[in-house]
Amino acid sequence: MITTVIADGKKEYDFIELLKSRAQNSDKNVIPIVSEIIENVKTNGDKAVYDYTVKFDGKAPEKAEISADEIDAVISECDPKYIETVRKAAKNIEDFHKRQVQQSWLTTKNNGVIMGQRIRGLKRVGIYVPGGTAAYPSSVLMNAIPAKIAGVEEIVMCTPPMKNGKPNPNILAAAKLAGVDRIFLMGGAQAVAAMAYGTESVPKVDKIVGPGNIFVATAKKLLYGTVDIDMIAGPSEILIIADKSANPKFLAADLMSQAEHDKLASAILLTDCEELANQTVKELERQVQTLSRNEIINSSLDNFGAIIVCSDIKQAVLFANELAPEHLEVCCENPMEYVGKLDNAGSVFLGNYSPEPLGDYFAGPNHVLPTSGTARFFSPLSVDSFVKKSSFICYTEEALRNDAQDVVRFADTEGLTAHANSIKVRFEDIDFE
Ligand SMILES: NC(=O)c1ccc[n+]([C@@H]2O[C@H](COP(=O)([O-])OP(=O)(O)OC[C@H]3O[C@@H](n4cnc5c(N)ncnc54)[C@H](O)[C@@H]3O)[C@@H](O)[C@H]2O)c1
Ligand SMILES: N[C@H](CO)Cc1c[nH]c[nH+]1
Ligand SMILES: [Zn+2]
Repeated sequence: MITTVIADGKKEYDFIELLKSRAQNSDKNVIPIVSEIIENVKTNGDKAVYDYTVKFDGKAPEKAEISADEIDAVISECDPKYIETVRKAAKNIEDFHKRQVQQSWLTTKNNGVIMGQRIRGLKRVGIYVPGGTAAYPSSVLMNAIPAKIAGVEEIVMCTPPMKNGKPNPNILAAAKLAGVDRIFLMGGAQAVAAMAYGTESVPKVDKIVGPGNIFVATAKKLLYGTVDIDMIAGPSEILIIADKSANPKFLAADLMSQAEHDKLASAILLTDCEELANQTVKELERQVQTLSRNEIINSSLDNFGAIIVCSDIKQAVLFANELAPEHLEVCCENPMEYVGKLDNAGSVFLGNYSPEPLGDYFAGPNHVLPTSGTARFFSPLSVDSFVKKSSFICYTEEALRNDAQDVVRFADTEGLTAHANSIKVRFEDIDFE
């Protein structure tokens, strides 16, 4: 079961190293496998993808792309109540992400110079939607809705088939509702490679976004440069900071909610209350038996789970900032007190009634978040992830004349005489220094 330790500085930092190495070590092991898949898809296109689908997913559809008619037929199998829930979630996600939209702008300075920035959606984006150990229709919404709001022209989606070679109806329903344009039934590194290079059937995209297992994450990393990517959103993580006001039943449930994703997922509780730590262990042991994915949960908690008793909540905050977790719950008496002090986390959940799964499905913020400590420099998936910007400059002759000497001096200092010349030829009457 989960390790419980008293914080002594060294133990917590050893734990950070363990979590970092969990990503790095598994990365190292899969790089040769993923590289081979990428090369094969680059050379053999659809045929290679088909073979890998048979190998890893069991059964492959004859045609990887799902037609509009097929989509409608499959969606008709969905529970109408589920469709209603998807609609409500989509509305919350849309409301949240619309607030992220940045406007193009231009400004005219006193001297008549015009400058500005144009923001527009990317042309074609590829969305990866996990579907291996569990299918995630919620990830369809989290990827496609911000892309749509950003004005992406074409959204292509790849998701693995179910064991019977068929698409998951709930994923298709979410895709249709969120405005995905084309859907391909393929998963893993082969799907990422197909979108990066293009195949006979899959169009080449400009950017690939979305979470996935270690094969997907490694493929994205290796193909960065051939296409843009969002971030490395790998195995899920939860870190909870709790004081004695927290409820051990809630804490255990929330820890297991992320452990459930993957044997490589991590779940950590930091508390200043030893009694709460012990009660949470008991709750974990009791609740895990009632959960269907208990084998995955136990494995994840055994290897990457911990309860650490800190001297105070300040020490817990320092540790959290060092670890930079994907999800951070603050189950303390005054959670708002800590908002300004939590510098590194993908998404922060405040108070006893903001459990992490609320964010996974429904509240509105994105659930595609940086993992493995990369929340130090990556941000959650957002509308920004789907736009590109270009700036523009328009000077008058008079304005350029005023700045000419400074530009020439800069160019001369860099030894770039052709740069200086481009200014000089416009003002032959100026005697440049
Ligand atoms: N960070 C986030 O925002 C976020 C969100 C949702 C899910 N996740 C994570 O996404 C992951 C989903 O993983 P999953 O496995 O369920 O689905 P997945 O779709 O990512 O992976 C399934 C695919 O992996 C490939 N694969 C499986 N075994 C392989 C092997 N031995 N060699 C090569 N390829 C192989 C297959 O092609 C298969 O289609 C989990 O780790 C979960 O924690 C993260
Ligand atoms: N918690 C995952 C991100 O780590 C997202 C997710 C999808 N479905 C359920 N949860
Ligand atoms: Zn989740």
